[in-house]
Amino acid sequence: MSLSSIIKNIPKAELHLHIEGSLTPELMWRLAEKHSVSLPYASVEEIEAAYNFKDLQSFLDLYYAGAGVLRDEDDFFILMWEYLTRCAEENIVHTEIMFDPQTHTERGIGFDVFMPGFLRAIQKAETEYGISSYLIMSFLRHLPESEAYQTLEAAKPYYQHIKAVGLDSSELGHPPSKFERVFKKAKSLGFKIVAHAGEEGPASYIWEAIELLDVDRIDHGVRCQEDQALMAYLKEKQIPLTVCPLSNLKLCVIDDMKEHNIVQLLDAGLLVTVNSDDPTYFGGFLNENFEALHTALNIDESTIRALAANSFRASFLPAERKKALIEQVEIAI
Ligand SMILES: Nc1ncnc2[nH]cnc12
Ligand SMILES: [Zn+2]
Repeated sequence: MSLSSIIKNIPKAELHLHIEGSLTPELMWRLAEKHSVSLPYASVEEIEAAYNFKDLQSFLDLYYAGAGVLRDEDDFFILMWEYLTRCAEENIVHTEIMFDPQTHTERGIGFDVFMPGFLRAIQKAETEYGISSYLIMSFLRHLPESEAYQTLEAAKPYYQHIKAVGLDSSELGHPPSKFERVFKKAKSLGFKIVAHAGEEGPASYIWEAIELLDVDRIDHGVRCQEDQALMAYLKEKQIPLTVCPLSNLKLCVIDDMKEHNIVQLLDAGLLVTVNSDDPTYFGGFLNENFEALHTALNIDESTIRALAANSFRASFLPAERKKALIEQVEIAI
C-alpha cells in the first residue's frame, strides 16, 4: 500500500478550514459573472497566478476581495457543498468549519442569507456522504471588539447551529487581549473557544489566548517553540494546535517545508493536527498537506496515523464518537 493511499484511506477530521478560503478560482469566476461583479482578473488562470503572498496581510487582501462574489443563499450553499464534496473524496468524515460573518455583514449580507445556505449544504452532506460538521463563527481581529459583540448578537437566531467562536484575520498588532470581554461572553453562552495565535504573532499571543480567552484550541500556534514554558504547558494540558503546513509555506511563516516544526511538536508530546486553512489559496486541500509533509519531512505511516488520530482527539465531537473514530484510524488500510 503506497503512502498516498494510506493518506487518502485513513478517516480524518479537519479542524481549521475557512469556508471563504475554499472558494475555487472557477467558482469565483462563475459567481462574478452571475452577479456582474467586476474582478481585477481577465481569466481563471490570472486569478490563480495572483496567489503569491509575502505575508498574511497580502493574502487577506485578496481573500476578502474574493469573498465579494458571494451574494445570495445559493452562493453560500455551493461554496459549502463544493468543500464538503471534496471532504468526501478525501475521506474527511468530520469537519469543524470557520466562517467570517463580518466579511459578509460589512457588505450588507446578513446571517439570514449565508446561514441557510451553509446549513442546507451541511445537512445534505450529512445525508449523502455521512459527514458531520460543526460551525465556528470567527471574529475579525482587525475590527474593534464592539463589532465582535454586534456579530455575537446578530448570530442569536443561529446559536444552536454554531459550536465554537474563533478569532482570525491580521494577527500582528491585534492581540487576543483586545477581545477578552467578548470571548468571556461567548464562553458564558456555552460556545467552545478557538483563536488564531502564534502564526505570525509571538508566543506571548498564545499565552494571552490561553489565559485571557480560555481557548479550547489554538489555531496555528507554530511559534510556541520560542517559549519552553509554553511548550511544557501545551503538553501538560494537551491544548490542541491546528497546524496548517501549506499555509505556513505560502504565507512565508517558513521558507521551505523542510523547516516545518510539526514533527518536532508532535515528538515533544503536543497535540498537533494537520489542516488546510484556505486550501484554494494555498495550493492544497487536506490530503495535499499530508503529502507535502511526507515529501519534505519524510513522515511515515505511523506519524500519519498519529496525526489523523489527533484530528479526532482535538475535535469537539462527543467522547464516544471520538473513541470509535480513533479506533478506525488504527485499523484503516
Ligand atoms: N491563515 C489565516 N490567518 C488569519 N486569518 C485568516 N483568515 C483566513 N485565513 C487566515
Ligand atoms: Zn486560519
